[in-house]
Amino acid sequence: MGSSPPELMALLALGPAFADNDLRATLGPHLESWRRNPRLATVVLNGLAKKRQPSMAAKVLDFMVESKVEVNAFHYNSAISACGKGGQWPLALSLFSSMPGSRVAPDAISFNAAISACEKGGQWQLALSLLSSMPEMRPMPDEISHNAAISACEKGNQWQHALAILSMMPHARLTPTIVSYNAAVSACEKGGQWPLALSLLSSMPGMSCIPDAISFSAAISACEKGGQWQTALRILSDMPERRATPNEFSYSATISACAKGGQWQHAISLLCGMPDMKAKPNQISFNSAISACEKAGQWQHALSLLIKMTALHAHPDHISFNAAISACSKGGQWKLALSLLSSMPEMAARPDEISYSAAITACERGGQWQLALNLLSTMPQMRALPNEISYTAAISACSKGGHWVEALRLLSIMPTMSATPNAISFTAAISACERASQWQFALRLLSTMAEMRVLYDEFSCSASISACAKGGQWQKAMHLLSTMPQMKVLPNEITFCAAMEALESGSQWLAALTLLEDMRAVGVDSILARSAAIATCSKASCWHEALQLGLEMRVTSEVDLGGSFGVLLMECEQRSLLSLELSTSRRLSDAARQGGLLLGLAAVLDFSAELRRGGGSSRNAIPRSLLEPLLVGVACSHVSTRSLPYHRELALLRHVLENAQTGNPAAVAEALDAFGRDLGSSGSWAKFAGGSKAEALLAAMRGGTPACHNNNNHNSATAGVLEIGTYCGNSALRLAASLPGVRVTTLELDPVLVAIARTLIAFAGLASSVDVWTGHSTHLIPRLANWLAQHHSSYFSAIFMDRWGTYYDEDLALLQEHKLLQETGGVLVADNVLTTAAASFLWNVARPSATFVSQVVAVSEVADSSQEDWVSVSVSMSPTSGVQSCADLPLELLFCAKIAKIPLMFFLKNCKKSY
Ligand SMILES: C[S@@+](CC[C@H](N)C(=O)[O-])C[C@H]1O[C@@H](n2cnc3c(N)ncnc32)[C@H](O)[C@@H]1O
Repeated sequence: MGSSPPELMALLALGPAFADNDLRATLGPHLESWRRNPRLATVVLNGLAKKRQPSMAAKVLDFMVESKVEVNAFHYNSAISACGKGGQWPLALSLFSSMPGSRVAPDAISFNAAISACEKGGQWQLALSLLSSMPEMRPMPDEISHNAAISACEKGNQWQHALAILSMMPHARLTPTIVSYNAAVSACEKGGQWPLALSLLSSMPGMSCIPDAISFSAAISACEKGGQWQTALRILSDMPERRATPNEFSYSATISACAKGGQWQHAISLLCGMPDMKAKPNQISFNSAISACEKAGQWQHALSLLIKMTALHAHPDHISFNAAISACSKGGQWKLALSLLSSMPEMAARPDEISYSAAITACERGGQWQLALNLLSTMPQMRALPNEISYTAAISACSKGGHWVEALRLLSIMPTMSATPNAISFTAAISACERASQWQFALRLLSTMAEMRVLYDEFSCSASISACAKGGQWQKAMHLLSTMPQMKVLPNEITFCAAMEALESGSQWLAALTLLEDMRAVGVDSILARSAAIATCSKASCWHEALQLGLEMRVTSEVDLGGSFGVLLMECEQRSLLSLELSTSRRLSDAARQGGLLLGLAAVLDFSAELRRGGGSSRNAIPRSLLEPLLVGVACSHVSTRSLPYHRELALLRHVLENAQTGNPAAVAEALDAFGRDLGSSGSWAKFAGGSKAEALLAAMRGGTPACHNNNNHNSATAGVLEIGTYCGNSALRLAASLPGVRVTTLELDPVLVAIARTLIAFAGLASSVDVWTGHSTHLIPRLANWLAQHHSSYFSAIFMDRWGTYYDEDLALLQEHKLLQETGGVLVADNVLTTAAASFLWNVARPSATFVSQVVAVSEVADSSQEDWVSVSVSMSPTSGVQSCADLPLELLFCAKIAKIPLMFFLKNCKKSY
C-alpha cells in the first residue's frame, strides 16, 4: 500500500457500501491532475481491480466521463478487469459495450479482459462470441484471448470447443502456450475424455511446450475420472523424469484415482511417500486416502489416517469425518461411527446430512434400530436436514430390527419432511414387510410406488416377490414376475430366486422346472434357484426330477449343500437308493479332493459312505481298514483356510480323533468340551451343547422314566428320543451314552455335517444307537410319522430342538400335527431360547392354555461360561388331565442347572411385541 496514490487509499477507505457523493467528494480534488496526466487515473483503476472493487471502478469511470476527464482504453481495460476479478461479468460487458459510445475503440486487452470476465462468470457462449467478433472489430485475437476462451470452455464443460480453439491457434499464427494446453487438458478432464487428455499431454513437447506440474495433474485427474488408476500412477511416476515435480495436486489426484479403483494400499503408500518428494499432504490428499480406505472397508486405516491428519495439522473437515464414519459403518463398527460423529463439533467440523446418514447406516448394519431412529430425530436440531438417504437408512434399520410398522411410518412421513421416497426407500420398506411376513402391505407399497411415479426396479420387485413367497402366495409372486417386462424391469438372479422360493412354498414343481428353463433362456444361472427347484420337486414327491436336477449340480464352496445335496441324499436315504446315495456322496468327496471343499473332508465323506455301505449302524467297533484312512486323511489336512466352510468342524473332528480313544464316549465328550473351551479362549464360539448346557440337556431328557424311552422293550410304543439339529453329533452321542438302550434319531440338513456326525458317533462307538437322518426337519417330520408306523412305534418320548435360527414354531406345529411326542409325560427341550426369535415358541409351550408344563433353565455356553443362555424344558400333558404343577418337570434338572433369573412369563411379556 506504500506507493498507492492517496486518492486510491481514500476511495478504498469508503468501503464497499460507499455513497456516490462521497466518491465524488473524494475524487473531486484530484480531477485536475488526472486531466493533466490520465495515467494517474489508470493507476487508481488498476488498484481497484487488484482490490476487486468492480462497482467502485465503474463509478469512477462514470464520474470521469461526467467530469469530462479524458477516458481512454487503458481506463476501460482496468475497469473491465476489475469487474472480471470481482465476478461482475454483466458489468464488465456493459462497460465493454459502452466503449464505442465514449469514442474509445476496444483493443485486444479490452477484449481479453471481457472474455476473461465471461470465463470467470461461467459464460462460455459469450466468451466465444467475443472471440469470434474480434477480427471484424480489428484487434486480432492473441494467445491471451484464445487462452481465456479455452478456459471459459473448460469451465463450461465444453471440451470440443476448447479443442477447436486450441487447433485454431496455429492457423492464426499463434503458438499455443502451456496455459493453452493446460486449459485444454483440463477441459478434456472435466468432459471425461481421458484418452484425449493423455494425447494432448503427449503432443505438448512436439509443440515446444514442456508440460508442467499443472499439465500432469490435470491429466492424472482425467485418468481418475476415467477410472484409470494404473495410468494415473504411471503418469505420476514419470513426472520427475519429465522434469516436473509432483505437487500436492498431482498426488491428491493420483490418490483419488487409486481410491476410485479400490486400490487403498497404493493410496496410503502414495500419501506416505509425499514428504519424500517435498509435497506436503494436505486436506484433499488425506481425504482421498481416507475415502480409498472407506471404499475398501478398511476402517482401521481410515481412522489412523484421520488421527495422522490431525497430528500433521491438515485439519480434518466434514469430508474427512464423513469418509471415516462411512468406513466404520462398512466395517461393522457402529460404536466408533457414533463416537466420530459426536467428536466432529469439537474438531470444528459441522456434521451434515451425509455424516448423519453414514452414522444411521452404521447403526442399521449393527442392528441398532433405536439408535438409528434417535439420530434421525436429532438431525434437525443439529441443522442437518434428513434427506432420502437418512430416511432410507433408518427404514432399513427398522426393517432389520423387525419393526415393520415403524418402517412404514417413516416412509409415510418422508414427503412431509421434504424427502421424496425413492425406489431404495420403498424397497427397504417392502423388505421390512417381507421380513414380518406382511405380504399384503408389501404389495400395497408396490402400488403406492406406481401412484407416486417412483419407477420400479429389480430390487423392489424382488423384495415384493420374496414377501409373497414368505406369505405362501406363489400365484401372486409369479404374476408379479410375469408383469416385470411390461414395467421395463428385467428380473435378475435375486428376482428369480425369490420366485423359485415362492414356488417351493407352494410345492409347484412343474412351474419350478419351467422357471429354471426361463432363467436359462435369459442367461441367468443360479445355484440357489437350482437348489430351491430341487427342494420343490422333493417336497412335491417328484424325487426323480429332484435327482435329475441334482445330477447337473456342481459342488463349489458357494453351493448351499443343505438345500441341494442334502435334499438329494435325503431322497436316496428315504428310498433306500444306496448306490445313488453312495455316488452322490462320492461327488462331494471328489469335490473336496479337487479343492471345491476342504481336502480333509474327502476322508470323512468316504468313511461315512463306507459306514452306510456296511449297513451303517449295525455295529459299534470300527474295522482298522476303515479307521486308518480316516485318521490319516483328517490328520494330514491342516485346516489353515479359515475362510472355507467347515474349517471349524474339521478342526473339531481332528481334535477329537487325536485326543480321545475310539469306543470311549466319555473321552469323546471331554475332547469336545476341551475344543469348545479353546474356541472360547480364542474369542470364538462353539455351536454345540457342551459343559453345563449338555448336563442340563441330559438331565432334562432323562426326565421321562427310562422305561418310557427304552424301545428295546417291544411292548413300548416309543421310538426313543429325537433331536432336530445334529451338527457334528455332539449332543446325539451324549444322549446315546447317557440313555443306554435308547435309540436316538437325529436330523441334520447339511450332508457334510451328517458325514462328520456319523464319523464322530461311530468313533465314539455309538453307531448302533444313533441314526443320523439327512434332511430338513420340515421335510423329515412328516416322513418320521410313516417310519414310526412301519416300526410299530407311536411317538418319541423326548425331543430336543436345536436347529439354528430358533425357528422352532414350524417344527413344533408339525410334531403336534403328526403326534410325534408322547402325549403325556413327553419331554420337549429347546436350546437357545434367550432370543426374541424364540418368543412365539415359548408362548406356545408356556401360555396358560398350553398342553405343556414348562420352565426355562439358565445355562452357560461351553466356549464362554460368562455367556448366559436359556434352555426351555416342557413336559407334555394330556389335554384332558388339567393343570399340572412344576413337580412334573424333570427333578434331576434342579440338581444340575439353575432356573432362569428372569421368570418365563416376564420374558414372554417383554417379547410380546415381536409375535
Ligand atoms: C446348534 S446346531 C446343533 C448342535 C447340536 N445339537 C449339538 O449340541 O451338538 C444346529 C444344527 O441344525 C442344523 N439345522 C438347521 N436347521 C435345520 C432343519 N430345519 N432341519 C435339520 N437340521 C437343521 C444346522 O445345519 C446345524 O448343524
